[in-house]
Amino acid sequence: MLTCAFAGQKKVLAAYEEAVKCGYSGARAGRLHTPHGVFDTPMFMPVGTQATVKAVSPRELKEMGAQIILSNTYHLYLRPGTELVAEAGGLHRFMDWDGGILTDSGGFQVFSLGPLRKITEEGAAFRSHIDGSTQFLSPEIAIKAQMNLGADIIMAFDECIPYPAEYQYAKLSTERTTRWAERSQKAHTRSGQALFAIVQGGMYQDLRRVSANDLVSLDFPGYGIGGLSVGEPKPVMYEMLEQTVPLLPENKPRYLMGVGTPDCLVEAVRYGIDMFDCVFPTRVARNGTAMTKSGRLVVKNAAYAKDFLPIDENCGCYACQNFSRAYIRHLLKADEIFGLRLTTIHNLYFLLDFTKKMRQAILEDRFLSFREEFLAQYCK
Ligand SMILES: CNc1nc2c(CC[C@H]3O[C@@H](OC)[C@H](OC)[C@@H]3O)c3nc(N)[nH]c(=O)c3cc2[nH]1
Ligand SMILES: [Zn+2]
Repeated sequence: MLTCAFAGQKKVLAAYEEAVKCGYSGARAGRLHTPHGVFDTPMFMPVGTQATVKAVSPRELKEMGAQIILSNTYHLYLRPGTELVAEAGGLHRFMDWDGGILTDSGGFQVFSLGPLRKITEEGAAFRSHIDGSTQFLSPEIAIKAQMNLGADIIMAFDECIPYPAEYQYAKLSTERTTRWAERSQKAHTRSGQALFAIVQGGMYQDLRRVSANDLVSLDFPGYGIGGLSVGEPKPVMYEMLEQTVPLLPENKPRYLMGVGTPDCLVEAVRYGIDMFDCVFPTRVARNGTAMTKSGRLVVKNAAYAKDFLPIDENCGCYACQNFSRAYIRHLLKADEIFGLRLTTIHNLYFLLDFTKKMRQAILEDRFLSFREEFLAQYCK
């Protein structure tokens, strides 16, 4: 069934269709409607922080099946400026990407700047990592910047609570993030764009439940789950998902921010997560590590000097279809840019294909056995 809530004149575009449940898990396969297309979930979203997914072109992203890619408001606000991107016709035009775009609000970067930042009810003052200038982001400024960028899905301005954090700090910060979410909603006046709230609560079950319930009552078209994948043990992350996801509306998308490796994806899908982003595949690719269904393969290692097989014989990506481990290792050792392009293409393809396989398993009602088989062979 198609659910597309209309909030006043603002058409909610992250509508949810075909949420299919399977087994005891909360795994579901859905369809996300946006102005740039209808996209299948579960989905992995390649990260293009500064309006480019490092080392790959929009054409290559399309070929490997990317649907929605990420960009980051914090970075684009500082450079080149979001007004410039608006003048260029918006982010889709600027980076020549006609698929979906989601922009993060910059909350994470501002707060990961450590002592250089000052947080008040109004927002966050921080020093630019580019030129050291004093900058300030508030919900209103972050939403205005994202409206300039013109992404299909934008995120409320939030504080990503560091790990570990005292209960009292997590409580006050989570309550402020909810007030900031309301301010983000009021500042969001661009139709044709879905604003997602971000659930916080640190690693405290009760705060996670309060955050989710408060944000659901503000009625957003979709929900990010923030404050995770910040160094906590994986079982703690799963416990927070268990507390949070069931409180979120079934017919709206859930986006687990900053996650992750395939073992985390398959567990999070089981809890009912639909969308993921992570710099891991592109970041590890740049130092010569490839992702495979049995774990990481460090192509740069001497062991592969004369290995004329592809990274993964069953992989359909451009790198595995045309080049050997020996060749890619040679390029990486010689600091040839094409080497890290090939590992990046492979890693992105691997995660995009992995989420496609999970979707198929859910639709065929065999997700739980898919998960068992995968985890049995994957070494973290
Ligand atoms: C890795 N773990 C993790 N990432 C996280 C991000 C995205 C980082 C953002 O920074 C860039 O990647 C480094 C990406 O920017 C495109 C991403 O969206 C988060 N963003 C917000 N607004 N709130 C959170 O609570 C939050 C938590 C995270 N945990
Ligand atoms: Zn491959």
